[in-house]
Amino acid sequence: MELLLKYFPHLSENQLDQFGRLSELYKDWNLKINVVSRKDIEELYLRHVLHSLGIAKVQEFLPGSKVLDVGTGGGFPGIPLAILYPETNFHLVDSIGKKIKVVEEVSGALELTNVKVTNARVETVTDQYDFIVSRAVAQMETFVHWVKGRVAKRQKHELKNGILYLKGGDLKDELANYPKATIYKLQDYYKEDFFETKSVVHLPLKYKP
Ligand SMILES: C[S@@+](CC[C@H](N)C(=O)[O-])C[C@H]1O[C@@H](n2cnc3c(N)ncnc32)[C@H](O)[C@@H]1O
Repeated sequence: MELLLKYFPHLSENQLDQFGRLSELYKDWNLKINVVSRKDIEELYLRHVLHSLGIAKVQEFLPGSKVLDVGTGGGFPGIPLAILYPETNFHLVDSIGKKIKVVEEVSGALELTNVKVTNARVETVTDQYDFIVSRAVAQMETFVHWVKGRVAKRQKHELKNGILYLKGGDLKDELANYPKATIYKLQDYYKEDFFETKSVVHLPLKYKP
């Protein structure tokens, strides 16, 4: 939590309470359904919460906008982003039912009314969104194929509507076919060793009228 306050000092009482309860909730759920590795659960705020919120350092989400989290697993990056932006609508999707069960329970316990949770492969989701966020799910080519046509021009965000993907390592090869992709290095926002090799990739996608 100290780390969270260091980089997000303006959280409301309610947000502080919600972020604060994440550790206990994931510890409890992890005993029944493993969604976070043992090492990571000890460093939940660094490895999962702050990492997820790296997307917020790159793009602020406006009230009323719609965001899809593809392959959310235990709820990352969707749950931390939904706490940070209570007036933005988040749709968290994963193809594994037991992971989605944990997300549903965590979201319910925190009374996140801006979160919708679906157990499905993303290829079957037909709604449209301002942004599509994700972490550790697929190579960019596969991912773009999955979510093509899911982006609508809805609001005047700073970045063009499209994908915001948390990625690690050298992305030159993976992004070679995407000249419009921009890489935002998280070490520019977070002065913690963990973020040295981590980035948010922004890729605008064509709107569907
Ligand atoms: C490595 S986990 C990452 C989970 C989470 N995003 C995180 O960073 O902690 C990848 C997740 O993507 C989900 N997944 C893979 N392909 C998917 C698809 N086509 N549609 C929905 N979920 C998918 C898997 O079920 C798995 O939970």
